[in-house]
Amino acid sequence: MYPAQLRPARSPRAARFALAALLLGAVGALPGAPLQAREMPEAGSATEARKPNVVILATGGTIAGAGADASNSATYQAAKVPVDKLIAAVPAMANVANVRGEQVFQIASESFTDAQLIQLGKRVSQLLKQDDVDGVVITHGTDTLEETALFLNLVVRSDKPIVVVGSMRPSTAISADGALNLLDAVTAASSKEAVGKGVLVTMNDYIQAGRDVTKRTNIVPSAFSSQWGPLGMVVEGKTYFFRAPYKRHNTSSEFDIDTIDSLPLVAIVYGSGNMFPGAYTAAVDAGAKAIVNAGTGNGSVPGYLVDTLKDVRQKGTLVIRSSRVGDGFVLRNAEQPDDKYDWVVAHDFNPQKAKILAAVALTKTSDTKELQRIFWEY
Ligand SMILES: NC(=O)CC[C@H](N)C(=O)O
Repeated sequence: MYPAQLRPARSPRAARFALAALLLGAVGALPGAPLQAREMPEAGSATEARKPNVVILATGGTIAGAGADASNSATYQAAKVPVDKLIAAVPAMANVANVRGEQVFQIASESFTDAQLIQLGKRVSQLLKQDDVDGVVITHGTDTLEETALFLNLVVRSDKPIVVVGSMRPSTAISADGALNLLDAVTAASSKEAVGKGVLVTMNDYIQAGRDVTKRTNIVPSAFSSQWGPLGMVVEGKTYFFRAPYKRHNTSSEFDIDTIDSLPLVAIVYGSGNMFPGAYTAAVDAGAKAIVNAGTGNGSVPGYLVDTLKDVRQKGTLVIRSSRVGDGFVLRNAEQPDDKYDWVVAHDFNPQKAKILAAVALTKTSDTKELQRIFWEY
């Protein structure tokens, strides 16, 4: 996509390659020097614009789904089409990158467990350490795509592009969205503007921040959005960025997938009217190290359950106040005295994202001050 001399040097080998390209360019500019090195690069010469190498890690979902009929946009089987067929179906990807695929698993994303998250994270990290990999695309079911995107944003220590992508319609449906979403993902993963921008999600022409994006409707191609807005768009094989993420991620993260082999259990309890204590105590009995309270409004807790949650915390399980509302953010000591009860608030993370951040953070600390700092900073 971009000439070697414009690419950021990422490794000693890449640096030597870039230096050689610069020197060749300089020699070519000298009077009397052969023009060929500058103006007519031969195949394989150092001055030839090199297409980035992008690896597609396929995990399943609707983007790999197949239905019986073109009218089946909602009734179909997810996780059916293998990665080689996904790649073969979008030949335009070859114009932007050298693409190869790996089938990591073939499942619907609601069936992801921590085991899949960790396996995927380790593979992404391993690939991005290679000099011959410039970016990674992960094809994924959309149900828990936002959890995986945040997880990778927190734990993969690389500034190379990582793009998570899915589709809302199976490949067999009229107006299927998977092919364009995948082309956009490979385009973003090939783009030097995407370097250092954290994990990205390309759905419905937009480039979203993996930290922020969430599935907001369950049936249309415009399912993914974020209260803080998209970072940009992909149009006709080019990325257009308008903003960059502010929060800590990837190379500025204190977490590292290479040292994470398991995650503690974190439960979510959904807030509503007429609740019962057992929803919380069952999570503790199951071994949950933290409970994310997907509370009503500002993450509120019913008066008749405050003692239950105080007790949960006193016995050692963390209480993290989040909100079922989705947008906005939860403030400390608003609605409930978090300082007094030693509870944590989830800031702007929705409950499912708070669950991921809590699990990752708990691999390092169970100190509530530290956990609160982590919720502010990431
Ligand atoms: N649109 C989708 O990808 C949903 C399919 C399935 N439930 C999954 O998340 O994998």
